[in-house]
Amino acid sequence: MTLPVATLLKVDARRSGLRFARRVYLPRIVGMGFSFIFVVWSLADTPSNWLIGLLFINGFIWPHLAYWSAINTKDPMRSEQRNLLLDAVFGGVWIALMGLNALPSTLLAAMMGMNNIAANGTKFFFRGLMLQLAAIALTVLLLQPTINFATSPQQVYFCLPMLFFYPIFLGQVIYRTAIKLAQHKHKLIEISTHDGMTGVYNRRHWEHLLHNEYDNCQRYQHIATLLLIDLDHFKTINDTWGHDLGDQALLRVTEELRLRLRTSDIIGRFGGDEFAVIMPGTSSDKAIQAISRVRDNLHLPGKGQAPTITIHISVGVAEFSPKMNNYRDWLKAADVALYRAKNAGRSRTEVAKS
Ligand SMILES: Nc1nc2c(ncn2[C@@H]2O[C@H](COP(=O)(O)OP(=O)(O)OP(=O)(O)O)[C@@H](O)[C@H]2O)c(=O)[nH]1
Repeated sequence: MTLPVATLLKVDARRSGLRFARRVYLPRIVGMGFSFIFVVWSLADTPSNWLIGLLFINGFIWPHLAYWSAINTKDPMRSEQRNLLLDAVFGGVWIALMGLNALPSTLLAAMMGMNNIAANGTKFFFRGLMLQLAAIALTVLLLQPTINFATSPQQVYFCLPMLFFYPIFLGQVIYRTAIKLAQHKHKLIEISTHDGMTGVYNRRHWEHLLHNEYDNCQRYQHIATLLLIDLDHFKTINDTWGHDLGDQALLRVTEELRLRLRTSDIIGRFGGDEFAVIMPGTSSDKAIQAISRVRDNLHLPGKGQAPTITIHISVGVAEFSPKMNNYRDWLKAADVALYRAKNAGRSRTEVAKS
């Protein structure tokens, strides 16, 4: 069953939201845990037991609660963004209750700012900052903690674990994300330049490589030969033995091309049952010899009811000529030669007339 595009997009949005929640989870556990240590020692007034309890909940239980609530909603991304803004509000309350103590307050605001900017960019960072400032102002107004900017040496020591470990930890998270992004980029390049089924270059990228080869040949007077290869009566293979066997035949041709040609030869799938090869530094005579080696080995072993099948191919060959105006002329020459091979009875190689 194929899902409608809208449903697929929703599934995908939820997945990326879940990934986001997972990415934020560990930094929150680490950040909140370290924050507990220095906030508890920096509170401006002697804290009551319930205040310590609240700090404990914020430090050690809230990260799990936030994650759990995010992954159990329809839109984890939005839910996690809400949680990050709540972090900023909680941070504002603790900053006020520390009497705006310079070092721990800056440290707490920096940690939350770092998380917000890393997760959602500058605009989100400012939203968090505004909420944090509002929470500070409201707490100062309502609870009137003793304001004391000075940080004692003891409070400095309790800030040190956070100061040292948190940036290193966050650096590692960012490094891992960068590696993942690089892997995704590599995958995307692979997908956009290769044919999904056979793994050889797709037409668009192959033509781009042909263009490069044409320029090289023109500039440096190199020789190169272009081959267009088309399977004969491929429709009959599909119609008689099914598409699966047709696919096997295409894979077999790819395998032979890879096995018998040089690694410097550039193989592409041009369309359904048509392949193309650029052979740099190769004359048309040598190219014909190479393709006849491929032709001699194009057998598809029998499977189930299907007997061993010999795959026949028609080939158009065109050697580069400086008279060609652009790479399309080169392609056209090979295409005309292929057309002649088909018309002359198939299973043969024709060379473009120069
Ligand atoms: N199994 C399979 N078949 C494909 C694929 N792509 C295209 N085809 C089929 O390839 C066949 C190509 O048919 P035609 O262009 O008529 O070529 P042909 O039957 O080889 O005939 P000639 O080239 O004239 O010898 C069509 O039946 C397409 O459906 C594919 O990826 N897998």
